[in-house]
Amino acid sequence: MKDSEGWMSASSRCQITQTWETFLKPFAFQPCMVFCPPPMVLVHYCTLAGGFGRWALGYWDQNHVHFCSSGLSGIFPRDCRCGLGSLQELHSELAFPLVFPARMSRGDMAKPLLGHRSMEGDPSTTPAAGRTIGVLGSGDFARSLAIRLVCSGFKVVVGSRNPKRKAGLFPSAAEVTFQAEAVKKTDVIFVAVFREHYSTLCDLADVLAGKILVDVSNNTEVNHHKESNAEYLASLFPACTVVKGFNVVSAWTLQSGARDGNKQVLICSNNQEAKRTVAEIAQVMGFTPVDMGCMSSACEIENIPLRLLPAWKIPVLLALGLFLCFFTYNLIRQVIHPYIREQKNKLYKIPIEVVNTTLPCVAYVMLSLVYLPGVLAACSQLYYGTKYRRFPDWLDQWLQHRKQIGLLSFFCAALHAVYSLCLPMRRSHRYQLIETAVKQAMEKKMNIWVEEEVWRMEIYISVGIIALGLLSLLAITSLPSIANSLNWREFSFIQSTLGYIALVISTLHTLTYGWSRAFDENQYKFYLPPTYTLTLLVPCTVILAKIIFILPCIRQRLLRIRRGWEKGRYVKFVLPSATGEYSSGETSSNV
Ligand SMILES: NC(=O)C1=CN([C@@H]2O[C@H](COP(=O)(O)OP(=O)(O)OC[C@H]3O[C@@H](n4cnc5c(N)ncnc54)[C@H](OP(=O)(O)O)[C@@H]3O)[C@@H](O)[C@H]2O)C=CC1
Ligand SMILES: [Fe+3]
Repeated sequence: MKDSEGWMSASSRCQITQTWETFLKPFAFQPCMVFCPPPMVLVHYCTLAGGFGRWALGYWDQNHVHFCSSGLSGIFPRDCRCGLGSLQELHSELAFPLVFPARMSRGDMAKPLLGHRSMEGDPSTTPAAGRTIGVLGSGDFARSLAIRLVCSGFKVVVGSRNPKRKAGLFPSAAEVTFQAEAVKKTDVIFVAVFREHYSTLCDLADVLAGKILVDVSNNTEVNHHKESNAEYLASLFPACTVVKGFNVVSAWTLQSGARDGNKQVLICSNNQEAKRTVAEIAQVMGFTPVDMGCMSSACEIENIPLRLLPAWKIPVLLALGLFLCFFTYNLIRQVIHPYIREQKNKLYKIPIEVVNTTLPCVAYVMLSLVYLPGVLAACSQLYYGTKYRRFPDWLDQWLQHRKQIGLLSFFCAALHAVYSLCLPMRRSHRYQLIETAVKQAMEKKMNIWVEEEVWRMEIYISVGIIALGLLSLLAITSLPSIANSLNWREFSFIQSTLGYIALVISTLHTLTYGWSRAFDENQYKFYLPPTYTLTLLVPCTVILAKIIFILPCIRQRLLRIRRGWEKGRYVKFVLPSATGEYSSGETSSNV
């Protein structure tokens, strides 16, 4: 498996990537790095939520990985089939079976063997520049591709079924000819034809033999076909090397240039050399090629342009659900109750007042839901006394969606602020003001100043503004471009510490709004308590839990767990003996 210069040949690596990806997929893990000083292996993987990731330690017998920690058996099958890469520097560190990765310094970290690597280099020095590129098809994509290729200094030859009719559509520098003619003139051919028409290209199989075919096609539905378009193309032309790529860029992006569009081009193939050639072409065109591994990734790449904000689905549904619940509750209290009890028509309240009492409830509860999964995760770690136990799927999912939940909370809070500013603009508000003034004049009331009410309102608005300011800060720092400019400590300070402060200030805002209404029995409409008392439930629980976690005894234990300490448990491991057989043993890992 090893080659002369590295630890593994390209094809072995490719197979391994494939095996690992297939193996880890059902667990919803993203393989991140795999180190392997044989026979020891150290696997670092992280959940899709990101974070620091988790480690697994095991032995490799060329075919199988035997994991040492019994705690990991829930995560990995004990005898999972895979081969791994290696990292020589770690070899000495791992001579003893139970060396924990926490001891590693940053310098020990190798370049990830797995994961999505950028393939950037210097475009001007790549051998791709200036070569002839073929394009099969003369549609929108083919035309945009030809324009960009010509602009990037390539010679372009377009293969069409009807070159005479199509020639006028292409730049004059591009040659438009019959498909077979075009294919003969180049080694790299972009197949800008729909999958349904691939079979019509079979007549060209002989001239295409030995050439690189770039499959740029997309589907109309996610996982539309059993095999990806690229795999299908490869099956039709076994004598060609197929590379999947460029499908994530639109014809428009190609025409307008990489600067105005999505710069990344995701590439995969079973042939490293062909992949490199296509990556170089992408680079010369001004795109950033991203190596997505073997052909087995083609399906995933083809699904990417079809996804519609996948990470937002659950948070948006959650926000809508909460909005609906609170809206109905407020509607009953503010509109239905006065109608039934006093025959008063308060329907005018629905578009602004009811919405404006609903929005802060959603914003506030959503903000607490950003921090609740962290609290639950900490509780789980404290209960089981380890961080090496996988969280339940729902908690993992929840942790992954915190950013979107937080942004939706900010969105609702911002809307609440705008609605509140607009309240005095309403005609109903003006009538009410005049009505009150007339009433007071008739009752000959001169002093209407209520000190308590004045203070309540001042504090309420002030903390509301501060809370909105902090939420804006949290939202801005969650943008990738800003988040990337922060180091881990800064990011965690803003997102965690300032986030909790925002939650506390929002709680003050809610409490000053409610004031003593919870103790006023007139506020209980149909025995329903004021809405704000309901919204306080989850946020106060989260704040209380956070206070408990700050207590020194709990905090110390949590810190130790997060540094790899585990509650006294026996760890099973398997050692290879000199004869190549395995001997097993048990040891206490109360590290
Ligand atoms: N448009 C876009 O923004 C993007 C398109 N793609 C992919 O690029 C490919 C081409 O898309 P697009 O250019 O928009 O499609 P078009 O319909 O505009 O072009 C398809 C071309 O396929 C050629 N073709 C070859 N054989 C056949 C056949 N038997 N029947 C019909 N046409 C045939 C035709 O050229 P001729 O008549 O000269 O032979 C035709 O112009 C698709 O696979 C698509 O998924 C990927 C990303 C973005
Ligand atoms: Fe408010």
